[in-house]
Amino acid sequence: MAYIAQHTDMLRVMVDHQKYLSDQQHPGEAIRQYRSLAAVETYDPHIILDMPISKVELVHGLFEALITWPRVDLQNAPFIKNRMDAARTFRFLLDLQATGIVKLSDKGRFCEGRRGCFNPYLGELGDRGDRGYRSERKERRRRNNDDEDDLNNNKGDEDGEDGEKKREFYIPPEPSTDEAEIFGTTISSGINFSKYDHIPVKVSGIDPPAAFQKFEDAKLRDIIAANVTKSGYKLATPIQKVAIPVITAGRDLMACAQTGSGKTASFLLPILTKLLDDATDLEIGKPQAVIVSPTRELAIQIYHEARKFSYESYLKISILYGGTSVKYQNESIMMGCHVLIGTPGRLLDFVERAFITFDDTRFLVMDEADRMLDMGFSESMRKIVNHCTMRAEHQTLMFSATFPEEIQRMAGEFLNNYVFVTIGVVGGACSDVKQTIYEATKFNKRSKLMEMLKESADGTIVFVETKRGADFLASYLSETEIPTTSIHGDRLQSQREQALRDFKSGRMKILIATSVASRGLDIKNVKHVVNYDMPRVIDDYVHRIGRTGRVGNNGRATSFFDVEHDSAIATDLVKILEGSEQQVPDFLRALDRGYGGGGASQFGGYDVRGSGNALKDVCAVEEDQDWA
Ligand SMILES: Nc1ncnc2c1ncn2[C@@H]1O[C@H](COP(=O)(O)OP(=O)(O)OP(=O)(O)O)[C@@H](O)[C@H]1O
Repeated sequence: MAYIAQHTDMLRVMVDHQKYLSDQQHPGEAIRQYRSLAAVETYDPHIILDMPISKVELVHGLFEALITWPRVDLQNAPFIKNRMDAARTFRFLLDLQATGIVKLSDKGRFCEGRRGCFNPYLGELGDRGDRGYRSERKERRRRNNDDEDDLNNNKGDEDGEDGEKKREFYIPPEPSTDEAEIFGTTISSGINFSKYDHIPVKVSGIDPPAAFQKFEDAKLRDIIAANVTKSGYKLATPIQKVAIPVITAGRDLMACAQTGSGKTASFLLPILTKLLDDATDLEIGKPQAVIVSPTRELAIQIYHEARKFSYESYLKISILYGGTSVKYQNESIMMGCHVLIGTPGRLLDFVERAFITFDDTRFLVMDEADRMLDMGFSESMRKIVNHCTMRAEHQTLMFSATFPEEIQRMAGEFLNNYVFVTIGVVGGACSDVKQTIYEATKFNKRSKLMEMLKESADGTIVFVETKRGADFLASYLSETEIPTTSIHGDRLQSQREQALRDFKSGRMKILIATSVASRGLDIKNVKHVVNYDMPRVIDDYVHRIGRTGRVGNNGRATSFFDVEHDSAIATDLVKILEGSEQQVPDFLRALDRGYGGGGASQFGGYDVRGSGNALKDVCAVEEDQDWA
């Protein structure tokens, strides 16, 4: 890779300006200041000696190189010792390029190898100038507000154009190394587990690999299989039976299965097995599997699951998510990781800082894939999937309980000759959850909620629409002496994690939550989900009520339906209730316009690739189930 240095005088002038890399001042400003000081000619490296030694060496080496040689190959430059140096150097060169001092060669993409990580992606920002620099920082700040609550329609709650929030330098607690704790998170399967055998399973795509029936036939690595046993899994769930062989065979996958049916293990078990079976050298900053999730708490949960299933193997698992100290997370990334789990904002931030590249990424997983490809996240996902460092041969795996058809079509762009798997009705609610819908208004909701909580409050999640609403209801309930906590996007990350810990441990009986807690969270003993405010889209309803009634256990969900506000989802809700064998109240039936708004077709109940990809039963019991 060649970088062409010009105007060496200017470089000489800049070298003695220690502010250059002080992070306080943008290089463009430094350069502009020094343009007016044309008289300065002497290059004195000692002036920068009060900088940290690594920066001194870096700056020194870089300037020596640029001044001494007109064309510089930085790939093997001795002064670039690590990834951080390389990132700084590249950024520095881009800034110099923006001011016309150096020109980066067209071939100057990025270096392979231990030290190389010049991020070509940043190249697009080459001529951004100061304003660009500031807006990039803004963008980075925005990304740190990285998850569901920051992207959904909580607009009424946002403060400031940046969505600027209270900040903290949060260092999350170290994960437990105690075996009992590591394996203690699993929800024990419930009395309805055997009903899974009766759920129709359909698979489409060219030559889909055959499903297995017992974990012993899943070809899992011994150490992984031992961890499955320690987790208390005796029988595989339908999605596990079908998805594990697909992933093991090296195929891309789009999989849709109901909430709480074991999708996480469906992708973790084969990935971990393959990373052990076809082991390749681990390189710092080059994860071999990348798993993205829409919320920080879900990322944390997947991280713990991955640690559990890889327990006692040499595989390293790491996590990146917003609201935490970048320095801390970078230090843990610097130890290397086979599997990296993250929220897209923080992950992209690390990619753009060149701390992470996808050169070695063999698996890219999108959990809650329909959300990841929906508005708000889709742009980030495109950047990740199409990133210039992305390894050409990688498998893309998508999982969710809901998959609207238009998202399914978009998802197809990211997949290659994929297998499409559906378990049960795509987008359907889990029938183990008893759903009750009450007609309510904003004036009587609170008293109805209080009545219910007086009967039983233990293990209740109450979903509300806005962050402010969550704060308000949590304070109100706390005054009534029912131990209540809350989770939403305006709380500090430390508070969010504490809230979940308190709720999980039972110290707090009630969790008031916005949609940040609606997807994926797997919490033992959630007995009751209350939709204090109905969600605006039916998929959110399906995910919210899926926080209970998991893995064959019974659950209960109560929703307050305000005819004035919630009528738009009435038709979809009726479909969901009917599809999961629940009673439809008369007032709701009267609102149902019956045009099939939420039928299987909207929820992607067939393979959008059309002919040649018809869904085939693989182990269906009820063969005549209506799929159209
Ligand atoms: N084969 C199994 N046997 C017993 N328990 C299982 C099995 N597979 C998964 N589980 C447990 O079931 C619970 C739900 O699993 P998981 O969180 O993966 O569901 P999910 O399908 O991803 O749900 P969601 O759609 O809500 O994200 C977890 O506690 C998990 O440990």
